[in-house]
Amino acid sequence: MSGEAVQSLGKGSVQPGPVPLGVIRLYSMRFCPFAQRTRLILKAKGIKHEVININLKNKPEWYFKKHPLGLVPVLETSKGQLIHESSITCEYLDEVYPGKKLFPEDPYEKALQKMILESFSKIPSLTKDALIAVRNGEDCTNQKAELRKEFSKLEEILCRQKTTFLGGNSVSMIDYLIWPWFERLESYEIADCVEHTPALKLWIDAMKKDPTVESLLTDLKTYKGFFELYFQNNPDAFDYGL
Ligand SMILES: N[C@@H](CCC(=O)N[C@@H](CSCC(=O)c1ccc([N+](=O)[O-])cc1)C(=O)NCC(=O)O)C(=O)O
Repeated sequence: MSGEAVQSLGKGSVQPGPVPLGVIRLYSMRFCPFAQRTRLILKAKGIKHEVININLKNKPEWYFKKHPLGLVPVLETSKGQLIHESSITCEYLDEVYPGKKLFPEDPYEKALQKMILESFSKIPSLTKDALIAVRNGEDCTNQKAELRKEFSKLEEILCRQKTTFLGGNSVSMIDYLIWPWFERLESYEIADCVEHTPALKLWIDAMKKDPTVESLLTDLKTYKGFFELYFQNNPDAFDYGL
């Protein structure tokens, strides 16, 4: 049991004890796209882990010992080592654990994936800005135009390579690192932004069929329920649906 559906810990909660041997711990939040990256890699590689969800609007005092700003995701090992920054947590898991390597072994191929990740870097904040504009009933034409521009970079890569996934014809690290924001397009009401990027749309369809992605999918209704509470600043948002 990886404990992904457990209630979040908030202020006043007791700090969890040391991580048992043979297990890695993830501090997460059920609806966080960055933490979803780490959850995807844990799942794809079949790593034995436990999940502790953090209430991000009512953070436990002890959590600042795990991350100086109190952000998720954070990995904690049984040696007490702490690792944060989602892409770093994913690379760490890929390097340390056996099984299928998700980053290519070839340094150039790996560099290519990291370059794609860099070119993706504006998308998380653009999607959040668009969501906020939509929710406030404001015009989001500019954010959507920016998003289309960013998506066309990914489209170009897929078309040039003639591959289903961004690292080739099977799913790899780069696909998992960017997937969480594509899973949310519909719930952010910005799915029309991929209308003019058909290869990217096919990539989305292919990703939805990946067993790891499928096992961690959150449905539209649940995302909507979360946003509703989150934007009311309601600390119950993080336990929505439990
Ligand atoms: N580079 C870091 C970024 C990590 C990060 O920012 N985490 C957020 C949680 S994820 C963002 C989040 O919580 C959120 C909530 C709602 C919506 N939405 O409704 O659209 C989108 C995202 C957080 O802990 N935040 C805690 C804090 O800021 O105190 C990495 O790669 O690890």
